[in-house]
Amino acid sequence: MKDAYDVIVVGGGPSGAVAARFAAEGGASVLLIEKRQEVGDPIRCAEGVGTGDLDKYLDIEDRWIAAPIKGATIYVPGAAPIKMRAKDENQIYGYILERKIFDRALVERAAKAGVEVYTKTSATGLIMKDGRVAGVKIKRLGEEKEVMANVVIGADGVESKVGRWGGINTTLKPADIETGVQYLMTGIDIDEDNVEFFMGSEYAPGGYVWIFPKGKGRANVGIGLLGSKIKEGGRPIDFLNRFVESRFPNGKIIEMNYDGVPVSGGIDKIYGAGLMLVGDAAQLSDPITGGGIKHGLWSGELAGRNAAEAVASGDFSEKSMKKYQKAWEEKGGKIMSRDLILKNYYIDMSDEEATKVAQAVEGVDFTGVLDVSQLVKILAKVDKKLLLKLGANQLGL
Ligand SMILES: Cc1cc2nc3c(=O)[nH]c(=O)nc-3n(C[C@H](O)[C@H](O)[C@H](O)COP(=O)(O)OP(=O)(O)OC[C@H]3O[C@@H](n4cnc5c(N)ncnc54)[C@H](O)[C@@H]3O)c2cc1C
Repeated sequence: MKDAYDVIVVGGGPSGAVAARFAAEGGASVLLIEKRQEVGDPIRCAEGVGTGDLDKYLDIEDRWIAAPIKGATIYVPGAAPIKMRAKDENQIYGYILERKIFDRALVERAAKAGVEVYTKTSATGLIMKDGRVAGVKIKRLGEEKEVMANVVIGADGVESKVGRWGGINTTLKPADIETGVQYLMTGIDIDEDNVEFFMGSEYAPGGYVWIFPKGKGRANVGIGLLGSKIKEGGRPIDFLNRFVESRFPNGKIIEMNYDGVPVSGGIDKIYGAGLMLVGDAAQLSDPITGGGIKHGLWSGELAGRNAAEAVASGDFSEKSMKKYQKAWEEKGGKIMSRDLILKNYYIDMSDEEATKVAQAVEGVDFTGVLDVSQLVKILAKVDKKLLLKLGANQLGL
């Protein structure tokens, strides 16, 4: 490890790997540090991602795809299931990943672009100089070292400290953090190319239970509950155990993981002089789905590109870093604000209201409806309160 780089990225998850790669491809010297021994392990994720522009970040390879997804079913008690399916039976619109391999492939891609990667290496603080971030205090195999950089990118996930060290308020309220608990199960009978969601207070008050197939009778079966809802009826794991016992009495649990997902809709300011935050560290996961992989890739790319531009121009001021936040808002801002409204609407919804909405769309053909935008447009037609909350603009009407 050298004593100085143009850019240091803290955290080797998807956001950090992509940020490092784009900074290096833009001509910067880049160090990526990851505190864990191996990137991507243990996983803390249901591993679902839309196909969209994924191929911009990695060549699509079987090795990191556990299952291609062609449909989704939403269950609301008291109503017929909402079944979404592509028009063309061959159309794949999402993947359940093998994140242990996917995350590693993203880091391999960054290394190929010239990034120096160190695992088992933690950031323990930031070095400040002349009112701006100027490097990272690093601990590696018991040894401490100060490494200088003109730009630091905090990609240290939901547990992020980099933002706080840099003077950014990253506090999360209980209503802004979802606790996710998940089992990898085997020996279960499921649709191998269809994801399932279960709503309602019996399953998950203010949240949902998911079944994400991983091929060969395996699936991620998990629950996400808001911190502010946890007192109602027990811990997330109690809800999950009840679900698993009734749905998969003969299934076997072979792995368990849990973590928090920020659903605040994003921190107000995700930069400082010489500093940018990406992915979960900036709380950019989607407030309604909890999905953070895609937003991590997008924000990582934008921050990496901005870091390379700052290095080329020699401008590491707040104004220069702010360009990243502007670019993020253009890319993901509209989705984030719509989905924050949806989250707040959903958590206040009673079971009776949810059932009424689901009953009102019974008979609607959901073929070809493949994402939140399309689904919400249909729901807002029967749920005037939702339409009012979102407004025609948010719905793209
Ligand atoms: C139960 C659960 C299910 C989920 N399901 C989905 C899903 O299906 N689809 C989806 O899109 N998203 C899902 N998410 C969210 C998704 O996992 C995250 O949004 C995504 O991993 C964010 O990527 P990231 O790179 O920002 O952070 P992370 O993947 O968390 O990576 C951060 C990295 O930083 C490292 N790090 C932390 N501190 C330091 C330090 N001081 N020094 C060095 N390294 C450090 C960590 O070890 C970690 O490797 C789920 C989350 C949970 C908890």
